[in-house]
Amino acid sequence: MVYGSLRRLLHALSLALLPPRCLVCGEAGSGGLDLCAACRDALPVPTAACRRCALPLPEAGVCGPCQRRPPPLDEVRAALLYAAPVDRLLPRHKFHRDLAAGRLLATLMAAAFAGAERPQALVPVPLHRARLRERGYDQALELARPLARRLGLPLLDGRLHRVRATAAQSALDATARRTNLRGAFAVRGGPLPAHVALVDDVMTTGATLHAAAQALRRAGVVRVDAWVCARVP
Ligand SMILES: O=P(O)(O)OC[C@H]1O[C@H](OP(=O)(O)OP(=O)(O)O)[C@H](O)[C@@H]1O
Repeated sequence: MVYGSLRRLLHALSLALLPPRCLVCGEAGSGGLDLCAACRDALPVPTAACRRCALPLPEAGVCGPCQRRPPPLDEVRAALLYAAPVDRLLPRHKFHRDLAAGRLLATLMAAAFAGAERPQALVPVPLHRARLRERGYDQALELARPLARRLGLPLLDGRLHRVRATAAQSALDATARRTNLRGAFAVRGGPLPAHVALVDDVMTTGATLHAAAQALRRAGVVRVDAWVCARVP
C-alpha cells in the first residue's frame, strides 16, 4: 500500500518534470503516454486475425494452415502489427535499450490484452545467458514485467530457459528458423500452472513461440497462449 502510493507519487512527479512526448513525431504526448493522439490513432492495430497464430484475416477465425496443422499455441494475441512506426519502436527498445519505447509498448500491450481470457501466469520468452550478457537486458522480460503488473498477473521469470545459444532468428529464413529453435527451451523447477501465456516482442514465423510452448507442454502445462507486442503480417 505504501509502495503503491509512493509509486503513484513518483509517477505524478515524473509527469510534472518530464511531460510525455510522442516517441514517433516528437509532439506533446497525450493521456499520459509518450505518444500523441494522432500517432496513437495511426498505430497499426490488427482488426481480424487468426486465433491460433494472429495472422491478419478478413474476419476472425482460424486460418487454413492452422486448421490443417494445429500449432502448439492455443491462442495468440498481438497488440500491434509489425509495421511503421512499431518497426522502429521495437528495435529501439530491443537493440538500443530505449526504456521509454519499452514502457510505451508495454502499456499498449496491457490495453490490448485487458479483455483477453486471463492465463494463470505470464511466462516471458527467455534469452540465452550468452545473449543476455551481450545485450545487458532481456527485451521480452522488460515488456512482460510491466504488463504483468498492470494486469495483476503473476510473472514466472526464470522457469523457462533457453538451453542452447541459438542464432538470431532475424538472420534466417523460415525453414532455418524452425531448425534453429528445435529443442532450444527447457523448463526447470516444480509444477507450473495449467494455463499460461508466453510473452515476446515479435512473432514472425512462430518458431520461437512454438518451441517455447512445446517445452511448457512437456512440463505439464495444459493450455499455452502467446501475447506478443507485434505480429509480422
Ligand atoms: O517467430 P520467429 O520467426 O521465431 O521470430 C521471432 C523471434 O525472433 C526475434 O528474436 P531473435 O532470435 O532474432 O533475436 P534475439 O535472440 O536476439 O532476441 C524476436 O525477438 C522473436 O523472439
